[in-house]
Amino acid sequence: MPSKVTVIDHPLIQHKLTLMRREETSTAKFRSLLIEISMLLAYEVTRDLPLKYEVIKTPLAEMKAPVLAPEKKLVIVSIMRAGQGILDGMLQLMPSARVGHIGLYRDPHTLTPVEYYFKVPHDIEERDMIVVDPMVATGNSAIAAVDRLKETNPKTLKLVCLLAAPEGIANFHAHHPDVPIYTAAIDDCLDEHGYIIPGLGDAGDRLFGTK
Ligand SMILES: O=P(O)(O)OC[C@H]1O[C@H](OP(=O)(O)OP(=O)(O)O)[C@H](O)[C@@H]1O
Ligand SMILES: O=c1cc[nH]c(=O)[nH]1
Repeated sequence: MPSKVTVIDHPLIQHKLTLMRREETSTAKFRSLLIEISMLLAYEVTRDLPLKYEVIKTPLAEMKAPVLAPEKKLVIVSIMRAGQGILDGMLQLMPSARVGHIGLYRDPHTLTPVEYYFKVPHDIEERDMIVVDPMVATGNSAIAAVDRLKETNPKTLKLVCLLAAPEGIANFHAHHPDVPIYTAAIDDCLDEHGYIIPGLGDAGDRLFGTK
């Protein structure tokens, strides 16, 4: 299956992303911008959800009206910690979505992910899955998350991030060529510590004010 990367270059997303990148942006502002961008990302990533038609009554007439077709709600899986920011935004748009969590942190020396938590809803086989993490740097965290999540056999699987490095995209698609990536931007490269350049710094620290 061909690997696919979609850069969602909507002007509102690009403007808000620039505000997030600025080093002087406060934790509160960073948080609210991530929620706003995530709603816009959710709009794009769900564009191909199938619809079916139901007969409803408006105050004036009967009509066949479109509703989402899948029987089971889709599931959004947050790669903690920083995925929580995207999750919060997406849930504002899709309040009935089911939610899974995978806890991963990057060992700062080896840059390999360490799993500390895993919980997803039942019936994953019948659900579309969107995995969210603002940053795909080396791609190792996203690969590890999708490795684990594929064990649950979701109906479909998409990865949504804010920023991706070219190295991370290549690494991810070498492992998971069937999983499309949606991102707001593809940056230049990684630095020697595995940070995205120019990037926005450490997404988790900026989101939670831990530095
Ligand atoms: O593509 P990679 O090289 O794996 O890096 C990306 C990961 O790094 C960040 O998380 P981090 O490990 O800093 O944990 P945190 O979200 O708890 O801060 C980010 O949110 C990704 O999960
Ligand atoms: O630039 C980066 C790379 C990994 N994780 C982050 O939060 N930022």
